Amino acid sequence: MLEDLKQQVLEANQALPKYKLVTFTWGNVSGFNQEKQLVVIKPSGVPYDELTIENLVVVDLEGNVVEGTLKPSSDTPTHIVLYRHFPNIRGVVHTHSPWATSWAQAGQGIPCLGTTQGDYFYGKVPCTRSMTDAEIQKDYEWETGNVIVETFKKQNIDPSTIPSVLVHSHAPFNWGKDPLEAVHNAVVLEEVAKMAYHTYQINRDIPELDQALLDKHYLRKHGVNAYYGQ
Ligand SMILES: O=C(CO)[C@@H](O)[C@H](O)COP(=O)(O)O
Repeated sequence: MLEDLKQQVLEANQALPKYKLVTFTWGNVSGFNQEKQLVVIKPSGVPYDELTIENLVVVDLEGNVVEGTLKPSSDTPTHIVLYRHFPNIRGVVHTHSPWATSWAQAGQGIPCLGTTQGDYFYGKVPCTRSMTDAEIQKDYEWETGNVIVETFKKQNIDPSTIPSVLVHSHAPFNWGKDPLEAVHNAVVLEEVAKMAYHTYQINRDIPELDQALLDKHYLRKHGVNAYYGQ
């Protein structure tokens, strides 16, 4: 059951150290099967080089383990909330990649200061509000997902145009049409987080990208008349 998705999730998790998005096991990738309403995710605390198809965990949208003998990632509820609320996403990745995590710890979204970010994110990557003590103490990982969804709703952001978020004081979550695209977006987020930091070091007064330039770069790749690539 779900063999293709399991293979994608395995490869996506194994890509995290390859792209230097994680230290130790500070990250996790899942994939979602819409038809079966099931999530495949890495087991909690298992090093990436010990992951196998067999030790991945399958959960339903209530978080119940339906396949696997190990405990699922500790962040599984957050992944589930995103699958429940963000339509058409089929892959979610959470890392503690250092540059994006630094912006999250500072409680600041990543401003769109250049076309590199504009090619992938249709503007600023938002940061959530900090969580309340009540949210932290009860159902923390579920509430982490809820504060992400709340952020996109309150700021009227379409999650398909900005497939990333910074969780205040914590770290980024990214998503995509499949697990590998989610990881691709996580790599780009880490790069633009580093670029934005250095841009502000050079010129703190630089405004965000001009709308016309943002439209050109984002829509030439993602718009209805996209022409980027083959
Ligand atoms: O956010 C965190 C820790 O703060 C997690 O990303 C862990 O670092 C990875 O947890 P598992 O997926 O191994 O349970």
